[in-house]
Amino acid sequence: AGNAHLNYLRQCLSLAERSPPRATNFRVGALLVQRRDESGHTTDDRILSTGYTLELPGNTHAEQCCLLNFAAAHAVRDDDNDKDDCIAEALPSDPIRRVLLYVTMEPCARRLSGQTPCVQRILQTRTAGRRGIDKVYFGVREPDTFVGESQGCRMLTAAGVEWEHVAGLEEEILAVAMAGHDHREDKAGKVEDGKEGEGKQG
Ligand SMILES: Nc1nc(=O)c(N)c(NC[C@H](O)[C@H](O)[C@H](O)COP(=O)(O)O)[nH]1
Ligand SMILES: [Zn+2]
Repeated sequence: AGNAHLNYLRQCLSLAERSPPRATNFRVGALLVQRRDESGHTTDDRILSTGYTLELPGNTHAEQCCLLNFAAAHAVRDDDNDKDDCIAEALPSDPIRRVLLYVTMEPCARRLSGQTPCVQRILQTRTAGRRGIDKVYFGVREPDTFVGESQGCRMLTAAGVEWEHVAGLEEEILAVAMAGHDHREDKAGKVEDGKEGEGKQG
């Protein structure tokens, strides 16, 4: 089952590469999968939706876009025009199939912009008696760039949502996630083997 998880994270990574680089967030990719059972048989998995950071208008996260794309594709009533609330109704709630979220980076528990964090959006899928998202697989914990020590996993556990860090793609995921970040200050700050100021390129 291990490489099935890695394959899905590789797909998430290519989604993340579509995200426009910004210094103010991470480039992340997300995939919603429905699986008959957790015993690792992925033969009849169904890909329910995909998403990447800033795919949809506004300051949107990959997981947020993935869920909103699914709701839009299932023409969920948007009479209260806040699709987030009725995503749960759109997601399949099949007793013998689990809904899994694959995402390159740990879902956020806090956002500097103050928007609804993705952990909340995941929990919102598990309301109104719906199964919602059963488990989250991610490739890296959220770095401390914006919010310090990440709380996503702790909040998922507290809410009874399973999660698993899938190792193996950390470097690639972080390189894509932080492509828009200004790396000069750490070069200027860092004294590389005795050399002051500008670090060497590469
Ligand atoms: N899992 C995840 N998926 C994303 O698509 C994304 N952009 C982040 N990023 C987490 C980071 O903590 C927030 O991007 C900053 O806290 C800035 O907050 P905004 O994004 O402006 O709301 N994390
Ligand atoms: Zn988020």
